[in-house]
Amino acid sequence: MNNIRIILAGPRGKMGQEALKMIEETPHFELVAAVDSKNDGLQVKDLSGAPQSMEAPVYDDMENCLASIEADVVVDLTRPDIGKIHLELALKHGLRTVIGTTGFSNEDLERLKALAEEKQTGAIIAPNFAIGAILMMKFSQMAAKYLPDIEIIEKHHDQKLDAPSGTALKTAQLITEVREEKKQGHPDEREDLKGARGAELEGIRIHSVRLPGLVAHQEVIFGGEGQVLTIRHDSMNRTSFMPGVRLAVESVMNIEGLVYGLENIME
Ligand SMILES: NC(=O)c1ccc[n+]([C@@H]2O[C@H](COP(=O)([O-])OP(=O)(O)OC[C@H]3O[C@@H](n4cnc5c(N)ncnc54)[C@H](O)[C@@H]3O)[C@@H](O)[C@H]2O)c1
Ligand SMILES: O=C(O)C1=N[C@H](C(=O)O)CCC1
Repeated sequence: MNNIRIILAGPRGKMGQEALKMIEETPHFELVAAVDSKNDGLQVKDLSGAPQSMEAPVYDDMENCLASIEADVVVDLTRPDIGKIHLELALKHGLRTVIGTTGFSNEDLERLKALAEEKQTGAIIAPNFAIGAILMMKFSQMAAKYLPDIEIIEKHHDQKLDAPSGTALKTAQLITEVREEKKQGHPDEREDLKGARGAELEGIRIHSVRLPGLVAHQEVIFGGEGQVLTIRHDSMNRTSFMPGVRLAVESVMNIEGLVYGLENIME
């Protein structure tokens, strides 16, 4: 198998640092450049937390990087506003792309899907790379057919920019594929304090907790007559996401169009 040549955006971030280690440990992956918000002209090994063996150049601008470097896949682990721009630039250059950055709206997804098709290239947007989280979402979709009264509680570290989490939105979307829109709770219920009942997506309530000490956690709670089912997933650290990032990079080499969610590429 030929090496897969990777450009990584966000190499100094919490996810980016883990991704550098994962790339270094994967024999058929090769880091050919990184895109950072600063440090243009340095080598990746000069960045704090980076493996000392990484001799790839750092760019502070994705467009310059794409114009200068031959690569197969762009991996973006930056922030919601930047991830969108990077994905669009990579697709316009015909590069395959793996996006872990969350915060994409339905309109963004539609626009980027059309662009991937037009450019006849592949892209994967994965709101959660943890295999256990994908299973939590699939099990929740199965359970929703039988227990349609559902609330989601997602809990993340307090540096997270977007709410609700991409995982909570994806879970709710998977549930709406098998469940009719439904008004939950008492027909006359009211919020005496605004926000007390959380956000709402087609009748599903979503509650977002942000606290130091947390990484990424979600409970999907199903209520039925005399019973409650809770499906829960916890990421205790960011290495939990790396097998999913590796799978996405390998898979994106063989797909055309935009895939939203790792469940679509898991066997
Ligand atoms: N899909 C998943 O499984 C998953 C898991 C964890 C985090 N995330 C998402 O991944 C993203 C990164 O998370 P994190 O915890 O590593 O965040 P972080 O804040 O630790 O890192 C983000 C990095 O992006 C860099 N950055 C900002 N603007 C940039 C630009 N213009 N060009 C290049 N780099 C830029 C920052 O300097 C920072 O180093 C977030 O959107 C988060 O929601 C997704
Ligand atoms: O740390 C984050 O930010 C995470 N975001 C994802 C989300 O929004 O669902 C999940 C993994 C961690």
